Amino acid sequence: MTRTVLVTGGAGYVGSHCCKAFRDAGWNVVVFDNFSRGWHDFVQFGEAFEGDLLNADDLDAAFAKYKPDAVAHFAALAYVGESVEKPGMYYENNTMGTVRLLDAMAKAGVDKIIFSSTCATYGVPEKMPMTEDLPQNPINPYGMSKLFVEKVLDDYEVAHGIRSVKLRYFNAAGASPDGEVGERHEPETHLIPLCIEGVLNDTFKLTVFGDDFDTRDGTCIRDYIHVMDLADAHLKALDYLDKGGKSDAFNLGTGTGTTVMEIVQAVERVTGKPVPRSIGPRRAGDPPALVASAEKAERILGWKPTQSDVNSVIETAYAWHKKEIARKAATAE
Ligand SMILES: NC(=O)c1ccc[n+]([C@@H]2O[C@H](COP(=O)([O-])OP(=O)(O)OC[C@H]3O[C@@H](n4cnc5c(N)ncnc54)[C@H](O)[C@@H]3O)[C@@H](O)[C@H]2O)c1
Ligand SMILES: O=c1ccn([C@@H]2O[C@H](COP(=O)(O)OP(=O)(O)O[C@H]3O[C@H](CO)[C@H](O)[C@H](O)[C@H]3O)[C@@H](O)[C@H]2O)c(=O)[nH]1
Repeated sequence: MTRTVLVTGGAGYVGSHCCKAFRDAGWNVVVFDNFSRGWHDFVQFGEAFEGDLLNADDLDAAFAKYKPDAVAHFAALAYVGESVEKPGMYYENNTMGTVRLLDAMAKAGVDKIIFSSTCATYGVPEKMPMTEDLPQNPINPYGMSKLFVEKVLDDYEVAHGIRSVKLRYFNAAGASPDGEVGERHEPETHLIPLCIEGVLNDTFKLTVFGDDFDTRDGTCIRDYIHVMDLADAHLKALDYLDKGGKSDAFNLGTGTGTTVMEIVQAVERVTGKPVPRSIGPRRAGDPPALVASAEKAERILGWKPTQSDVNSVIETAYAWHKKEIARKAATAE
């Protein structure tokens, strides 16, 4: 019997790639999205239900209509800087929105959820690579809004028997290799698409946020994980919950850190073109280094990244961004 997964935020970047993986694995996919930051053309792998997490009637209607077996919950606002300026918007949308979602799940008797958490819940980590048992002390409202959800999920398990897998992504990057979906954020703030913008757009220059960190070349270290590897982890997490696995949290990263300058150089190598840049001040709230230990996800979920070498990430992202330029030119005509 075909089973249904309700994917909140499935019209966004990570959610759309996961919908593709769910569909390919035989799930019936329903995207629940308010399209505030999502894209109609990203809904290719299942039906769309336009609704808002903050609207209980929308949620009840979606659960009544599709009777999902599980929920994959990506819908959120995800700009760290914006969260500092508008914390209320983040706690309302991300935390209260998830409370509404969980209430609707409890009402509908749906008892499995995969949640998009983030390495931002750790704040500045005490040690590297980062294991799941490190203290979680977020340094911005975005990270805190997600940490609250992790706690709320545990309370809903006690009260309503909803089991959850919290997936703490490190830096999602890359695009579907067949070019069906890719990274589209407006505005774009992430490093790899901005390096590619520098390659493709004569008028754009990247600002490197600080070169005086205590790292091998002075720029920040991050753990870039291919979005298709993230999608695979979601499939494995669904399977894990389906088989009765207990609620748990997993870091999703590669275990390898890459500096900002190493990314810039890799983009230049892959594209054969220079990335115009200047060195600017540090960005507020940027920890010097964030690198996952991916050991637990491998041990318990059987997940191992296979597409996350920096070249594969950049090649797929570059192919997608070239296609995006053609799309934008066509819509501007
Ligand atoms: N991109 C990353 O590197 C990264 C890293 C860690 C965690 N995450 C988390 O992964 C998830 C997806 O991130 P993304 O980069 O794909 O973001 P995105 O902005 O591309 O997608 C988010 C989607 O959620 C939808 N949405 C937001 N609020 C909603 C609401 N109230 N009701 C219904 N739909 C709503 C938006 O319209 C959008 O389609 C987020 O929860 C984010 O916090 C992302
Ligand atoms: O124009 C830019 C953009 C980024 N960077 C640097 O590049 C690295 C990566 O920055 P991104 O903005 O691409 O990613 P973040 O590490 O800030 O953010 C990611 O991790 C966060 C948790 O820390 C959130 O989860 C967020 O959603 C996710 O994209 C950082 O050192 C940043 O300072 C620059 O130098 N210049």
